[in-house]
Amino acid sequence: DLHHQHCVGIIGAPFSKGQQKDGVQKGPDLIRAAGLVQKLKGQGCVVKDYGNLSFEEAPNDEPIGRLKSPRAVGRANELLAGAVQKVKSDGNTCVMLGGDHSLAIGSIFGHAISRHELSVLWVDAHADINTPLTTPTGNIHGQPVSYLIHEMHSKIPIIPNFSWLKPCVAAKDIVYIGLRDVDPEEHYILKYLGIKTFSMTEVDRLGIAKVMEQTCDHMFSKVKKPIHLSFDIDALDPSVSPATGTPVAGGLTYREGIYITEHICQTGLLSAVDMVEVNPKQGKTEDEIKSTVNAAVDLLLGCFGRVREGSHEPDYKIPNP
Ligand SMILES: N[C@@H](CSCCS(N)(=O)=O)C(=O)O
Ligand SMILES: [Mn+2]
Ligand SMILES: [Mn+2]
Repeated sequence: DLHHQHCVGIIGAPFSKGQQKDGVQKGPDLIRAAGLVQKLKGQGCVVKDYGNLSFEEAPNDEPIGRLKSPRAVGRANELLAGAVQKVKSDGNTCVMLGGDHSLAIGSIFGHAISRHELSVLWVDAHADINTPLTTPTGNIHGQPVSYLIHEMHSKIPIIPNFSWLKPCVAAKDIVYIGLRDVDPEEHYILKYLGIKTFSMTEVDRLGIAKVMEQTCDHMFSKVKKPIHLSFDIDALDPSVSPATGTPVAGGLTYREGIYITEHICQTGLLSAVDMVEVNPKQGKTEDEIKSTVNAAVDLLLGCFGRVREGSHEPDYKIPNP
């Protein structure tokens, strides 16, 4: 019955201007080509593919201070926010396929419009919480979280094509897992705001089961809110997902990544998931690209009910001769 099946809406966001490395815009179609839709349907999901957004060029998109491609990033996220709202209004759990992590700005904003209070689980080697004034690179894929949280509003300057955006998440409603490459300024911001973080040190110390238990305790400490999972494929160890723009040694194992998505699935609260930063041009071999794309697919299958112990139809009977 439809009421207990996962209803999934997929949006492709082939966008790369939040960073400098070409290729990440190919992520959506690579993940589809690896069979995401068919595999989700094969595990009983009802799936609607809304296709890829098309992002026009932003003319004369000169840097503003250090910020690179600000107008393109602002416009792309405005479009994405509207598309996510539509998927949510159709009653689906939203799957946003990136594209670089600056797309979380539009994905989370669009989600927050339709589901007022959200918990955000940010799985990433990086904190992505630089502001336009702290960023060491000017790449907006290293900044999305600072644009989204209420407590950082006064630290974000007015940026062309971002006038549609308002902060929509409270610092207490964000949890990080996988951190291992955090800038000093970001570290200060995380501590100053008291944001809950499980760096790779905590993953090693506690083990992933305890990390997920404490993550859920934190997210559900007050009211249970819909969960937005923003999964940067570079959270996984480069031995698993090398085809990404900013790989960092000492990441999550494939098993830890799958455990995270299995656990989030069983809360029944997953409302949107981003799968970002898959970049085929950063893979040295075809196998590196395949390993990265297959991990992204398997993580998403874990979000929507696949469990490693296996499963069977409720009415299955062993055939008689
Ligand atoms: N902290 C650095 C690197 S951020 C890496 C962005 S991502 N989305 O995690 O790959 C910066 O701000 O540019
Ligand atoms: Mn990252
Ligand atoms: Mn990221």
